[in-house]
Amino acid sequence: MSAPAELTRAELLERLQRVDLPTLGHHLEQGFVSPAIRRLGQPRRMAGTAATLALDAPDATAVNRALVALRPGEVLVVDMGGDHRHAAIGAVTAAAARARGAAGILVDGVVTDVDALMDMSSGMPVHARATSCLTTKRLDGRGGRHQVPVDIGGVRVAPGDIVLGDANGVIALPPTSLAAVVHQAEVSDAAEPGLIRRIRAGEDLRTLLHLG
Ligand SMILES: O=C([O-])CC(=O)C(=O)O
Ligand SMILES: [Mg+2]
Repeated sequence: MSAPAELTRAELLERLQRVDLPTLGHHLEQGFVSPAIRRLGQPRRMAGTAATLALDAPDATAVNRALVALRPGEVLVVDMGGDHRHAAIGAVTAAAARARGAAGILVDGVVTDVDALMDMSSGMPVHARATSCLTTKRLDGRGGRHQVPVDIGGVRVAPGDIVLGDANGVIALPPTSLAAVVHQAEVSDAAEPGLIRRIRAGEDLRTLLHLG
């Protein structure tokens, strides 16, 4: 097993793809995005590198610029600046993110076209607060700041942070914080099925649950 310092980002992401996200919750206290932000898109794991957008206005042009700048493996992270009424992400923007090879989309706000977002053949892993029919509009493109630190569900997310999401929630942290615990998480994941088997088999709970 590689020591954290030897891990490349690609190796770390590959290992994090296989670790249960709640297992990371056994080993970390930081980076957990508010549970108000739920998985609303494709039911598969999101794991990638944050490309951030802080929207100061409901400006679809600024979103489109961020979309065309996306690189493969990135998660588009959109801070709506407290606007929980206008959806900046929907079927068209998710298709554009997919065309850029994005790993997912994380929005502190609402999204639209939710059926299309969930579609396994065309959608994306998308995490957001809720859905709305009201969308952003093509304004002058000056309504957004690209690749700046943003606040997402109480977590500060910087460009280049790793963003992970599944049905349980979203975690966003610098690679070093995740590299420090990935091995422990793998060990926990490997041990858990055996523990559950022993609980089901009726072994003494006080022993299995470390109560002496
Ligand atoms: O236009 C928007 O703001 C969102 C949308 O409907 C789409 O991406 O399809
Ligand atoms: Mg749409």
